[in-house]
Amino acid sequence: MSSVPNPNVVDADTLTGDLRPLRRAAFALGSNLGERLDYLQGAVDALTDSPEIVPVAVSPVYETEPVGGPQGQPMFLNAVLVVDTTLSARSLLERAMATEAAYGRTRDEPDSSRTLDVDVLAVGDVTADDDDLQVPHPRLAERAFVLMPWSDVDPEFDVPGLGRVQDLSSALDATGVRRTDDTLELPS
Ligand SMILES: Nc1ncnc2c1ncn2[C@@H]1O[C@H](COP(=O)(O)OP(=O)(O)OP(=O)(O)O)[C@@H](O)[C@H]1O
Ligand SMILES: Nc1nc2c(c(=O)[nH]1)N=C(CO)CN2
Repeated sequence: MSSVPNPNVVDADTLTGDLRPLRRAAFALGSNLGERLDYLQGAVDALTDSPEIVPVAVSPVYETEPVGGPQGQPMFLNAVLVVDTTLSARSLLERAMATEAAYGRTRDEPDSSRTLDVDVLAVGDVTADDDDLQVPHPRLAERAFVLMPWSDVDPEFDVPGLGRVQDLSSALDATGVRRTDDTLELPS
């Protein structure tokens, strides 16, 4: 008998009993307005409140200087949530956007302050290049505020077309990205 775990699990989204692959995925979480840590924890809770999303790890919380956007923005808190999931990249994007909406995300101009930003970083070996969905996230390789927390919890993840998270992270300048003592909890 094989000791390799079955990589397919029954999809709980439909009642067809279809088998769908279980993929490793990651979300980037960011907040620079209001109760930043509470918003990040709320995002972890909302995103993992689903039978199709199995929490694997949540990174330490980093305090980071804003990259881009208007001058004088407040500092961000950033973290990365790693999950295993049977959901498609598009379904994960829908969950990400619903989670942002639940926290009253406000945004006046591109890259300006926001209560909560949730991006889909990668979904296993899936690639997508649609107008409203690009996976892996097209700017992840230039973002230390994403790669440093991601590397803390899933350094070996192989980002399609880019390589290991740890290697991507160590190629970047870490200026303005500081690990804090704040922690986020995964559901038990
Ligand atoms: N992988 C992805 N994760 C999240 N949003 C995505 C992704 N790919 C495409 N999008 C699209 O990006 C749009 C705008 O995203 P958003 O307003 O969060 O950008 P931003 O957070 O300001 O900047 P950035 O995309 O650089 O992080 C969303 O409406 C969504 O359709
Ligand atoms: N430090 C930091 N800078 C940013 C962030 C972010 O989450 N953290 N998100 C952005 C757009 O998503 C643009 N700039």
